[in-house]
Amino acid sequence: MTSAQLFDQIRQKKSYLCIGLDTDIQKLPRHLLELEDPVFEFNRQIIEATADLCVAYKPNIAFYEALGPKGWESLEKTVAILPKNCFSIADAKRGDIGNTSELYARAFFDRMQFDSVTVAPYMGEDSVKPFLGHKGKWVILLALTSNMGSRDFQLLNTENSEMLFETVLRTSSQWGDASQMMYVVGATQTAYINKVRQIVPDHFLLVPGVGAQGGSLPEISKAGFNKQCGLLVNSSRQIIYASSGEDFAEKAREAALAVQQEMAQLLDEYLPE
Ligand SMILES: O=c1ccn([C@@H]2O[C@H](COP(=O)(O)O)[C@@H](O)[C@H]2O)c(=O)[nH]1
Repeated sequence: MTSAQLFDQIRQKKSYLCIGLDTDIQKLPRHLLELEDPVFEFNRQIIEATADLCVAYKPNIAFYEALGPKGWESLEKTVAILPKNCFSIADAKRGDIGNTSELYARAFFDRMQFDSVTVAPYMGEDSVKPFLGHKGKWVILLALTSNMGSRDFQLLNTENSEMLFETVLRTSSQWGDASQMMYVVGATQTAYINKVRQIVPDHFLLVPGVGAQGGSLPEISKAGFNKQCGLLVNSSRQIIYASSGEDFAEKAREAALAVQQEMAQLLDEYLPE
């Protein structure tokens, strides 16, 4: 999916919501546990109930890896049923020496057909470039994460008189352009969003941290929007665990609808057609 196609979906659905499929077997409704593949069935029902309200889905790979081969199978089946008009993100936070990164890229792009994968920038250009060599696929580089620990390194001042996350953005934006790179910027980092936009005005940002982590959707949207919207705001637990009962999919839809309606208002206000 290109950025123009993504923006088109955002316009059509009046939504820049990404639903996080952080499907934890320990949190699944009890009635699903007797099924052959409860993780897949949970995802299937969540996707069916929410596909018209969001433009992206983001399975966090940890939740599937933790289950071994069965988890990988549930993940592959889930990716296969994601609607074609939704952008898919493997939240895997990978990156290694070049030849190893290339294998990670093949795993997520060729074997599983994800549109994008999250990548850690710490090992530098040769660890990221192999992901960028896959035509039509996207790298989503961690820039300024939503957690408290982001202060430990990402906010450190560097010898260039800027913070490390700014150097990550400035340097990595030379490795590929806004047609193949996005950045992770936490919704809890509104204090720095202007700095982010000064360096990467045109890139899409994947924004986790609203909902369960307390980030503000209006604040991050006002400061983070660009001409093509430029934001994919993720919410996982708040939506997929809206109920732990048999009505889980219905309640997930209600939770997603509330976010989508807020997004529609923000789009009308700041990006009128
Ligand atoms: O900075 C980051 C990067 C990734 N995440 C991931 O996003 C979701 C957030 O889940 P919620 O339940 O909506 O809090 C989860 O998969 C994280 O691993 C992040 O939170 N922050």
